[in-house]
Amino acid sequence: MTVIPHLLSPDEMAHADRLTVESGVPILQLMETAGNAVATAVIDQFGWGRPVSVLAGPGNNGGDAFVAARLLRERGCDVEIFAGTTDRYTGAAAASAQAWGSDVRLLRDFRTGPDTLIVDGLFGAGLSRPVDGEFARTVEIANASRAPILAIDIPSGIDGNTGEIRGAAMRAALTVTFFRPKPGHLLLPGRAHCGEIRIADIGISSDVLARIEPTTFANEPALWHARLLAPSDTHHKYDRGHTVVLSGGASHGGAARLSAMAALRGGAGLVTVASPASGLLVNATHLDAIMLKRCDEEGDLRALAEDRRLNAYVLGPGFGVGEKARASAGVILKAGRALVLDADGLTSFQDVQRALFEREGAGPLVLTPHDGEFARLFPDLAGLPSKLDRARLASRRADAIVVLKGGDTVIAAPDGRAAINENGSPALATAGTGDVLTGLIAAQLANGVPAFEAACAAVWIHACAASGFGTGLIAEDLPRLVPRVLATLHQER
Ligand SMILES: NC(=O)C1=CN([C@@H]2O[C@H](COP(=O)(O)OP(=O)(O)OC[C@H]3O[C@@H](n4cnc5c(N)ncnc54)[C@H](O)[C@@H]3O)[C@@H](O)[C@H]2O)[C@H](O)CC1
Ligand SMILES: [K+]
Repeated sequence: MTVIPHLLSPDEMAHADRLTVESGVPILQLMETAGNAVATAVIDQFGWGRPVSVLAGPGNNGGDAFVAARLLRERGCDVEIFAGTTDRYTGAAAASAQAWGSDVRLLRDFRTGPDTLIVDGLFGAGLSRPVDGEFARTVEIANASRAPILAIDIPSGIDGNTGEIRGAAMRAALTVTFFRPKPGHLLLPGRAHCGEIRIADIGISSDVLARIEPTTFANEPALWHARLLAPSDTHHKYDRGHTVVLSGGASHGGAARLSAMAALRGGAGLVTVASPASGLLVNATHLDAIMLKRCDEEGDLRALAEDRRLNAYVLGPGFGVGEKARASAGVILKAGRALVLDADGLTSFQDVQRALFEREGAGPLVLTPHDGEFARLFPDLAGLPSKLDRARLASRRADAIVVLKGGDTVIAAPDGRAAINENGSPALATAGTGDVLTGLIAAQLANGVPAFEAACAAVWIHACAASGFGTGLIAEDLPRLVPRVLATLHQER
């Protein structure tokens, strides 16, 4: 059975917690199971040999820390626990603190060295303001010690909703979280502070998800795999759809060619580059399996857009900024065709966003901005602290799928769904990889995959193709790495 890769906001996690308690599981049992998962991870990962310093904050994350400390001591570890000067535990955390039953040292006395293992139970889902004072000092000492840090639930100081650092944040080697990951585990910089992430089952039934109805997901194949067009013996190329990429002039066709090649390798049955007369010769020299069509006037494009055999269009890479791009996008959208708008195509609407957002025609639209392009199109949203909010609000406003790119690309749909990509590769930080992504999205659209799933699949495939590479991988290399990724995906069906 496919497990949907849900992510839960801290509020949704608290809801899951409440529903579980209402169903008869005591909160103390949840805390005991959480603390046990932490103690088990300490021993699995780091063995018995190291002294363990457990840091307990004022809430239930601290409660988990007390349970873990007690269970580690019972299993023969050398454990000390440190807590704040003013901490007054309540509820399950008070019971767990009491069950520890030994000395509690003060955080202000916390010192450590690289041979210790630090268990970070300062703050979890309840972080409500920036970490400061003695807590910030504790974080700084822990990070500077070079001792490995195991974070309970999330590294203290990372916001579970946004992945932001609030004040100061632990840099963990391992994070043990409960039931489902949170957006802050996948969004940067949070992701970089988590180290390896383990998800522990603490006895919350997945049945609660039907009540919570989460709309945020990790961008994993389970989210879209079933929607992909599977290879079939009976398919001919027309069943796989036809992608059209609009090219710039003679010296600006490279980006469109990268996109076109990615569309073909990404599984479109046919791909055409629509080129102005000035670009025909250069494009013809570089293209073989990809067809070429002259497209100078708006009338040429209208004829293309009205041809129902052509399924998905790419406009933007190397196209040039201005009226021609706006008019071309208008023609494609008015004809109800699927469009991926990128680069110059996005920038062309920077002073006339409404012309794009309040468009005629109901064809699917996918916008693929990086942060700079996003700020030009959505200046009032660009400063919002949450990348999920930025992408979601923009998607709703534009009534389009928004792919907000970066090391933690977020894909958002107007119906509120959003996916955070988690297989991003630093190898993609090089010129032209965005053009390749537009082609991969258009290939999925041409295959008939719904726009949100098409964008999610393409983002994942793009990153997977680059995995294992570092600097030196260039955009031209990427399309030929895609078929292997597709083969693996289809084998897993
Ligand atoms: N959700 C579950 O099923 C379970 C979660 N567990 C663990 O509980 C924490 C969440 O607990 P909560 O008490 O809500 O939050 P915290 O422990 O993170 O801390 C809240 C506490 O801290 C104060 N506070 C917040 N920010 C600051 C700050 N910057 N400086 C000082 N003080 C701050 C706030 O006022 C509260 O008093 C979850 O992460 C899990 O680890 C359960 O153990 C099991 C079930
Ligand atoms: K923590």
